[in-house]
Amino acid sequence: MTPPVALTVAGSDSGAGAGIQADLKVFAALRVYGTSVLTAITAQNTRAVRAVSPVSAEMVTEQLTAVVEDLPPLAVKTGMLGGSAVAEAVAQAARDGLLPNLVVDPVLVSTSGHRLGAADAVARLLPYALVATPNRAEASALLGWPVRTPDEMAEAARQLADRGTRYVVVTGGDADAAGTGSEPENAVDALWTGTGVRLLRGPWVPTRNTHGTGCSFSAAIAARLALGDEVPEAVTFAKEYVNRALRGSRRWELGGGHGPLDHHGWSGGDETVDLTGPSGERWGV
Ligand SMILES: Nc1ncnc2c1ncn2[C@@H]1O[C@H](COP(=O)(O)OP(=O)(O)OP(=O)(O)O)[C@@H](O)[C@H]1O
Ligand SMILES: Cc1ncc(CO)c(N)n1
Repeated sequence: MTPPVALTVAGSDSGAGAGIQADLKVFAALRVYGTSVLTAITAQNTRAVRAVSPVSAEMVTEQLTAVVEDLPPLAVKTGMLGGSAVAEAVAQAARDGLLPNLVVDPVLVSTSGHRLGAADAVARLLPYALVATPNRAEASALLGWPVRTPDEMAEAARQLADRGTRYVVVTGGDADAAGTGSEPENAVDALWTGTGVRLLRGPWVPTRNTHGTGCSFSAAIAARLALGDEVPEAVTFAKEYVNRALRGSRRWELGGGHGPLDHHGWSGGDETVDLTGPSGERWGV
């Protein structure tokens, strides 16, 4: 059967744990044909982002039109956009109706702490997003107040939806944001569904290998939307997928910093990776 197409508009991570490379791995793992528009090249590994070379807004538009004319996507995600000119080029494509089922991951800072985007640039895309997936730090930067507790995450999700995004998931992978100094029992995300907030809980995975969790989460949401899931199902699936990928690479020793995830379920042991359609089995989180 011909696979559905998904598109990622994001930056390249030479270490391949995040960015375009992570997104394409997630798409492949979830049996979606992945296409890609590069917004920037980063010289990056598990330890740090060493250099960033932006792609021009014109070249982003060229890539976008080349892809959508020939391989129209059923869902699209955006990651690192860099500056406002690229964000505006992507917003224009959204206004032109070229970016269906748009998932916006407002990438502002890498796991290693490097600045990759600006809140005002990302904010331009929010009115066109079906789903936005800020972490607590990104939600705080977009809203201008500190988002820490689950109650604050729920309120932040609701307030961000006022910017025009239908569904907002504020993710809680940045454990220290709550300032407790200890790792939580659960990784809690807050999903605004349009009518209320659902708190999504998954077991906290104690690991240093968290490079690209946010990219992988938003890519998995886009993949499941391309496969026909409704948003709440796609988000739940993505949370389970990332949780399993984190568990899989928990003890991997790749690089000296924050290592990548087990996108393909290689370390799944005897837990069979089930990647069938929307009605298929779910991984128990
Ligand atoms: N250690 C962990 N254990 C369990 N779940 C986690 C862990 N870290 C992140 N997650 C989950 O991963 C998903 C992505 O959220 P996260 O907050 O990590 O994104 P992010 O901070 O944008 O990632 P990135 O650092 O790549 O930008 C969420 O569902 C979150 O709950
Ligand atoms: C290119 C790129 N996009 C996103 C992230 C977020 O982790 C990263 N580290 N690098």
